[in-house]
Amino acid sequence: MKTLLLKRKWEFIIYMIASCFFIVSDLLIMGLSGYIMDALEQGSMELFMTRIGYGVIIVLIGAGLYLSSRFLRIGYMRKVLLDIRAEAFGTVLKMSPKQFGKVSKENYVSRLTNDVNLIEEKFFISLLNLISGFGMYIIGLIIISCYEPVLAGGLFLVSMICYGVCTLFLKRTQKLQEAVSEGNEALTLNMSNTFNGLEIIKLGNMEDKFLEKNKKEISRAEARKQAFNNYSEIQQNVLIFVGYFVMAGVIFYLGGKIGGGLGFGIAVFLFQLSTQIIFRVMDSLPLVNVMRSSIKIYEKLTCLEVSQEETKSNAFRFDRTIELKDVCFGYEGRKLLDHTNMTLEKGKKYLIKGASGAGKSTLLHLLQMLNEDYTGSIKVDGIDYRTIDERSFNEKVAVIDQDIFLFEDTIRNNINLYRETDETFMQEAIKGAGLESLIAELEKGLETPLLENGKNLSGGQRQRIAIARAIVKDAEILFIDEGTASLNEALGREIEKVFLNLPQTVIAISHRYYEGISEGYDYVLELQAGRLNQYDAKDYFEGVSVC
Ligand SMILES: Nc1ncnc2c1ncn2[C@@H]1O[C@H](COP(=O)(O)OP(=O)(O)OP(=O)(O)O)[C@@H](O)[C@H]1O
Repeated sequence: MKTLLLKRKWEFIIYMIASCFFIVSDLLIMGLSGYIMDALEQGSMELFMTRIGYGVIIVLIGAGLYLSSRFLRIGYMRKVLLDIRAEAFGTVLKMSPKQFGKVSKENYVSRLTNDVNLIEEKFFISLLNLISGFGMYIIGLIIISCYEPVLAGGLFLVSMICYGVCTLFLKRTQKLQEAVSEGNEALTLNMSNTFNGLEIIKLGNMEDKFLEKNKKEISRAEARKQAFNNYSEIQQNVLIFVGYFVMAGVIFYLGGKIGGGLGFGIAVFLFQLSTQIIFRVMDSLPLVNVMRSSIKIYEKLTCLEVSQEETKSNAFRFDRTIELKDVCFGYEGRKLLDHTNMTLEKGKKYLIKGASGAGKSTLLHLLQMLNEDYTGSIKVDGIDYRTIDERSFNEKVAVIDQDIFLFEDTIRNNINLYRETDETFMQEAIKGAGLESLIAELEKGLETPLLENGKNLSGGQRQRIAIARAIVKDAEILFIDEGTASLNEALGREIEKVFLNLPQTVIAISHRYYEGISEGYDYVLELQAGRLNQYDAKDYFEGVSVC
């Protein structure tokens, strides 16, 4: 956080100076009231009126200082908040799919919106008040010590004791602030789920039920905010209570001094200054805790769990085999892979089959390096999967599933994913994916823009774009999870043929059987009650022997 604030050093200095404008205007006003009291003590109406005139000018200067302070501060705040958003966004983008998948997308959205707003609201407002409060404290103490060093010493001592008391509140403040952030995440998740399922909710006339559910979530999030605010208020009130006692002590002390010859105007000035110091300190100290808890939120935003990839030094190379040895994996006590052994050869086509829930996608995820919680080993050309750098793996594999994501951009950018691609290679990919006729029909060809998530394409065309992506990427392995499930029989057959004609290793899951085409796979891997059996595809579809 410190680095981030100091990244714009000069603007930060201006922010600090602008935050101190309040001190100048407060000091001017306090000096003025002492000055007016002095005129009253002297009993001159003319002097009194002249000083009231100065007062008007000082009030106008104060207003000018306030406006210019706001103006100077706001630019800096906006830029730092933009930096925080960019840093948080970058942190999420740099995550591996495995790390990213640990929480839902809505959690990230909430962090990037609610948490940044929380930092704006809590951190910057607190920082502003702290700078002006601390500035006033220092200047006030110096001025008081020039007139009354004992009073200045006493005020310093009290503020140190209050600081000590305040640190006792820190841990709980941080916890409550984190709870607010988590509450916001839960709320965003809940709302997003509701909106995603709106069609179903309407079809089932369940609006009231969901409204009630959301209301509960909203009140839970609000209760967390309330708890945080109440706790901050309690801290402040405890300290303000102490402040009243100190104030009484100051009156007592200064009263005694007036009897000993201290001027009435000066006494009023010192009293006002002491009051300012005491209450600024009492107001500012709880803000230290609020700021420190905001820093924790900032860390949560920008240090989203350091990945272990740093220790994974092996680059992915697949020249011969991927070998599963004694692999066991399951969820909640249910074994989906039970001491599984299997060897996948480069260039071969594998079709994973099994009943719904048997663990087909789970197996594919293990092979995609999306999960490492299995026991046993998976090795590619003898190198353990767990030691392979994920980026190098992602470079060499492509994934096609039922829902293809397409960017709101041209077909070209959706195929080459914003990388420079040799035109001949691009044309080969288009041909390989069976996209030639579509591109030829379109007036702008490859430069045709797609609507949001490719709304202006059919299911088959979307699937073909995903295949072209895999070819352009020159991926060595193609993972396909129900790649034709959303297509009609005829289209499914065509796409399946394209998969089988690719030179890459293909590992696919499909419930469908395309007569005369599915036999083109080399092997069928059938998952059944944690056991994985390998069949020759031709034999399997004839219902014959185990390999
Ligand atoms: N992240 C998860 N946490 C807990 N259980 C999970 C998780 N992912 C999958 N499962 C469970 O593991 C089992 C296997 O799921 P998987 O998606 O691998 O099956 P599948 O064979 O691909 O099924 P389908 O053919 O219906 O897609 C299911 O019972 C599922 O509920």
